[in-house]
Amino acid sequence: MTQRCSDHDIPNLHLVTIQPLVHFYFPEARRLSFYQRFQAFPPEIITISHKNTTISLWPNVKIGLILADPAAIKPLEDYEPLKIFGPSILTSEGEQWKRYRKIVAPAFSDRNYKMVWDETVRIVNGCFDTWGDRKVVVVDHCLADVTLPISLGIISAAGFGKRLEWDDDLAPIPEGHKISFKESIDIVSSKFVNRAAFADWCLNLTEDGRKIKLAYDELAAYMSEMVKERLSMGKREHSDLFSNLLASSFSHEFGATALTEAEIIGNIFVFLLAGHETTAHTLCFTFALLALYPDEQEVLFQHIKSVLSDGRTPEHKDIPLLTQSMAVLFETLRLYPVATFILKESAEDTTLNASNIRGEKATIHVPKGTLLQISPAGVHYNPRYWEDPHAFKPSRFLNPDWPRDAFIPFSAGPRACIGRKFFETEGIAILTMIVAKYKITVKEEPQFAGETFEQRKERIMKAYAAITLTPIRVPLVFSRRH
Ligand code: HEM
Repeated sequence: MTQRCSDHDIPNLHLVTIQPLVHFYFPEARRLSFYQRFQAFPPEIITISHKNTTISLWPNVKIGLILADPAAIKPLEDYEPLKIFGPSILTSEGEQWKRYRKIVAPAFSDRNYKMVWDETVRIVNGCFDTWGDRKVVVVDHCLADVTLPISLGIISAAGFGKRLEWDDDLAPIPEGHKISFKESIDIVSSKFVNRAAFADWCLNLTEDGRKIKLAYDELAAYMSEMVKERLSMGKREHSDLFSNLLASSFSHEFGATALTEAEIIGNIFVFLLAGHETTAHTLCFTFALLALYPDEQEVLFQHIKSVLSDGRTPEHKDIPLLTQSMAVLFETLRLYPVATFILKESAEDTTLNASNIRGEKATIHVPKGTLLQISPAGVHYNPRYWEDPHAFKPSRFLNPDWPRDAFIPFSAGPRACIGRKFFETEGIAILTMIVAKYKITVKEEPQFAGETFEQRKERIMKAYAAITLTPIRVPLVFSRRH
């Protein structure tokens, strides 16, 4: 499969931005929030360079064309760090990608989404159980304390049949391991950049580095055990993602195309990572926005109440009715698309016709091999498509004519996110259950007394770009509604 960049108009090219590179080279930009960086550094087309001739201050960082159209192939060498456990659907192209996609696709079926929903309800109820009868639950960081444990629990159970308990951290560490599965995956996802940037000998120099290396080794061991355990059970009628990956190594149907152990582990890793981090970060931004905008939270609560009029737990079949929950999630993803950049590479010499912010037409020659970075935020903040683009207005997604082509948090085209519906299913269940039961506010802290709304928003929504856009500290209060 090759997606091509051909001669065509890219109407939203004028809102592309140099944000991540600015972030990288100028540390002061880190103090600005994600959306502020868009305002502080005027969007423009910056550099177009053939990747073989680019001179960069930092190895492996190539300055290329940043644009807002997902039509191109992937620059595979830029995905190399994600191959640390083996090749996968995310890091491949062409026939290899088709093979992986065919093997995992059946796991993304309606039958499994019902299972995702049921596991989500079970895990959120587990969270409520630990909160117990407390009228008020205060968390120092919604990501670490609420949304990460929930989303990791869901991908482990629904994706891999491995049930984690809410207080898994407290359980004894399994024999032969030094840290828990949960801790290993937490470190692997948060320290991914450090692992990719430094060689083993370098990591071994510091305690932090050794911990990172240990987490990678431990995760590899856990994944290998998961595979061996399942293989020893023989072929069973499981329908989770994991079973689909493993079935390929049992089945004659796959023959020479069966996955090797490295491919199975590589794919498990990508699904574990892609399947929980994006969800956790997005939900953390969602709760933060609802705390900052109580009127929008009230609209959502009243809507949930109207759908679940008898106060019952939402069910999978309620999804089409929970339109306001979906609108809140989409509006969060529009403002805070966690995949900050989607990397592509031009498949051939081509020309793009675009206009800059002043509306001036420009013709850009794009040589084959040019690195292209698609900026979802570049499209999502474009006033040409979104009225009042910086405002948090979930209701815009209730308009049946909302501009679907200008909403690309999941990328677009054949390489779009395969887990989108998985996320929508778990996201709606988590959001609906929590808002139905708890009112969410920002934790009041004396050191921030007297801050303006804008300062508070800036503080709460502050994020940095790691594998995905990561909220830094979101201190919230969950107060029981009744
Ligand atoms: C808020 C939630 C999510 C967002 C914003 C998101 C976003 C994305 C984006 C932008 C891509 C394209 C990446 C690229 O081209 O480099 C992608 C691919 C992918 N996502 Fe997601 N994702 C989400 C949730 C999930 C979940 C829950 C899963 C798994 C259960 C998942 C699994 C994948 C996989 C396997 C790919 C690679 C697909 C392929 O190349 O064919 N994602 N996602």
